[in-house]
Amino acid sequence: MIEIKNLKKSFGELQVLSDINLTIGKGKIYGLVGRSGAGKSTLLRCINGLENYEEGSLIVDGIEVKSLNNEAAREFRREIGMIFQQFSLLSRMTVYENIALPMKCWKYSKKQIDKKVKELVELVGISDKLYAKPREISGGQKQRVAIARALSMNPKILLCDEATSSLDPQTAKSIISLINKINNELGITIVIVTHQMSVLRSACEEISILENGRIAEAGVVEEIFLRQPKALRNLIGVKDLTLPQKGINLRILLSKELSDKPVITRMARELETDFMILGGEMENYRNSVLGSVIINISEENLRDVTEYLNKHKVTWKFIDCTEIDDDNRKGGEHNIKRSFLDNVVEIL
Ligand SMILES: Nc1ncnc2c1ncn2[C@@H]1O[C@H](COP(=O)(O)OP(=O)(O)OP(=O)(O)O)[C@@H](O)[C@H]1O
Repeated sequence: MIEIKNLKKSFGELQVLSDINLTIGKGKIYGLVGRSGAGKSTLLRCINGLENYEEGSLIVDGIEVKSLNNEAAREFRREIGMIFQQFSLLSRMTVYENIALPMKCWKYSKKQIDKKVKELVELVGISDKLYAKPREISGGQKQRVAIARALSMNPKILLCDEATSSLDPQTAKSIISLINKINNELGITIVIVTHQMSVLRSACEEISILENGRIAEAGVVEEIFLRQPKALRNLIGVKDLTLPQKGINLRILLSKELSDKPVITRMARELETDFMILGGEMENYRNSVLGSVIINISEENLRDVTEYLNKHKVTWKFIDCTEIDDDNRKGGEHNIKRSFLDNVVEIL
């Protein structure tokens, strides 16, 4: 378990992390996302003791990381594997030698090393590349070697810093599958820093969105992507939706329970009404497929539609209210629209 409380970190005058609070449960896959410079890598490096922090507490399996002396920190880091965007393999060494390196440093016997390396290449799917040099294998295979090396000391935690960012989407997907497999089979806690939303969705159970060194939003990944809070919208940008000016636009969220049910057409049939379907998207998550559909309904249908959705426990939102920044809601036009909608919500 990783428990971070009120953590603060500066580089000289520059405060890079402020009041970071988060808990990562044992055996979980946790995502850290944010713009460049938000502090993600620094936070990762605080977790494995490569960076110090001035204030707050960072406890990994009961150990306060900053309390460790050099020798204890070295022992501590043995239990934390790390992989990077650029793989960091030694080009003159073979795949075997790269994976064996940490064990050699810790003076494991040749027999122990040989057994472990062969187990690991099997696990990561590169048994046929054991004696190849890094220049002779693909980017995806290099990352597999790096993962095997990171697992060689049987770590409790694996930290992944943009591990799939330099790979093509298909290869990235296969590395994420491998990370999921490692998590399932070995029960290792995994922390992923990424800017790829697909990685967050397909690998992580919970995420934190960092903005300027602070956690702007944190929670279960499906919930955050469905709710699309401001911090997520800031990150991925608001889609340029061209919506009808007439009628009311609603976003209907298709949760795990609803994603394979014909919610929209059934509602139209049961209410004996028509409405426009303006768009929709479904996304694959670690354990589910979730999505949303945007519909346009007439004002007179609003009560029936929203009552129907509420009765069937379907989450919905007025798009006009949710997809503009709070700061921009002050405009006159929005006020008129909003007070109309607020009244409607009150009636409901
Ligand atoms: N060793 C250092 N000395 C001084 N400033 C640093 C150091 N490392 C990072 N920083 C600064 O800390 C801030 C956060 O950097 P960090 O690398 O943690 O961000 P990040 O979110 O991981 O960014 P990216 O996605 O671009 O890797 C940046 O402003 C960076 O310039």
